[in-house]
Formats: sequence, C-alpha cells, structure tokens
Amino acid sequence: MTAERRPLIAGNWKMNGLRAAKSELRTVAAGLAGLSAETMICPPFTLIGAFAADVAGTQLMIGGQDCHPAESGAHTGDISAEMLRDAGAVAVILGHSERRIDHQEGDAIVKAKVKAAWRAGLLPVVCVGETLVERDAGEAAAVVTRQVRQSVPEGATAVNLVVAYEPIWAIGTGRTPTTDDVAEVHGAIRHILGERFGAEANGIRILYGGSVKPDNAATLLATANVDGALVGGASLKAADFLAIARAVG
Ligand SMILES: O=C[C@H](O)COP(=O)(O)O
Repeated sequence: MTAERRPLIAGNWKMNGLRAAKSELRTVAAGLAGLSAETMICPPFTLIGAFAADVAGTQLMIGGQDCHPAESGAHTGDISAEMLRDAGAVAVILGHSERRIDHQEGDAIVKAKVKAAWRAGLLPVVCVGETLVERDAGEAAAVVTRQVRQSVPEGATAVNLVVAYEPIWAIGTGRTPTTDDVAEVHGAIRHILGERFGAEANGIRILYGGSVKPDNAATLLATANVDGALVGGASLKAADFLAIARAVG
C-alpha cells in the first residue's frame, strides 16, 4: 500500500441477510472510529436503502453487488446503477465470478456495466480471477490481464475504479494463494493498468478477495500492490469484518 492509495476493506454479503441483520451493520459502523481504511458493506439489493439510511453520517459506505447496463426499461428483475445510487449506494461490485458463472456474464457485459456505474456516479469494483485449471496451467496472470483489458473501459482513473483480484478457487474454500502468487498477479494488474491509463494506474486500488479472514488479513494486506480486501463470508460477522479492517497497517 502507498500513501496515494487509501486501503479499502469491502464486505460482499452475497445472497445473505434479512432485515434483522441491521444490528450487525450497526456494530460494524460503531467500531470503525480511528481506522485508517475506508470500509464498505455490499448487502443484497433488498437491504441497500435501509442500510444506507442507517449508516448515514458514519464512515461506512454501502454498495451494490451488480447492476444492469441500462438506466431503465423492460428488464424484469434487474436493477440499474441509477436505482442503486437512488437507494443510497455509492459503489457497485461488477464482474464477480459468481455473476460470470451463474449468469454467464463475459467481459463485454462487465465493461458495459462499468460504464453504467460511471454514468450513475457509482464507484465500480471490477472483479477478475482465474480458475484452478488456469492457475495450475500457469495462466493466472495472463487470464487476469486479459480480463482487466476487456472488462475495464477507456477512461479509468484513480478515483473512478477499483479492481478486485479474486482467484475463483480461493472463494469460500479457506484456501488462499501464497503471498508471492498474490504479488505476481497484483503486479500484473498494476502493469496492464499502467499500460492503459498511465500515471493514473498508480492510484487505482487493487483489492485481494478469496478466503480473507482475521487470521490471514494482515499478511495478505501487507503484500505488494494489495490495497485492501473484498471479503465474503467473514464480512457477515461484525467482529470478523472489524478485525480485518483493523489489520490494515
Ligand atoms: O466477494 C467476495 C469473495 O467472493 C470472497 O468470498 P470469501 O471471503 O467468502 O472467500
């Protein structure tokens, strides 16, 4: 991490959480005072409005987990970036591997969604990551580089883009790459961002995600070019999420 990249610890609740989970959110918001990291919780769509109202005035931000590329229209079941913004979200996770796999989302649609996020004034957190087969074939850096090239539109800057590296085989499994492997892939992401966006790339935050827990957070967060974490399971427990946020040096 560098002085020019403020660490971001983001929690992705995925399809978890009912209204009663507000007490967990309040515990998180109340525990953030004095932390150096920015923090964000991305609950399911159904909780965004209530959560955003609840944390107003605190340093905890609320984000969405996906959006449709269009502003409005005949897209049953979808949510636009403008709707997220209207509900109180300030950011949106895009291209998560669970979206890429469950909903067959490719880089082109992710790119269109990033443009939608920018149109609505949301900060996109663009997820990339390799499968275990690709990792074992030595292709992790190449796969992730291609995803960044094809998922991120022209016009990315230090303030309008966050990238999250999430090796698919590390998500929810308790397995993590070695810090050398994380550093290699984050270095590759920084490199392709630099090729495309010049000096702006030095300010773009690159998060690591995949089985981040209180006991491994400090090591992962101290790795070169790791500017924060995208936390799944451990973000559902306020104590664990706060412990991860405190692990930022
Ligand atoms: O978006 C978060 C990731 O998919 C990581 O999930 P996890 O921390 O449960 O492995």
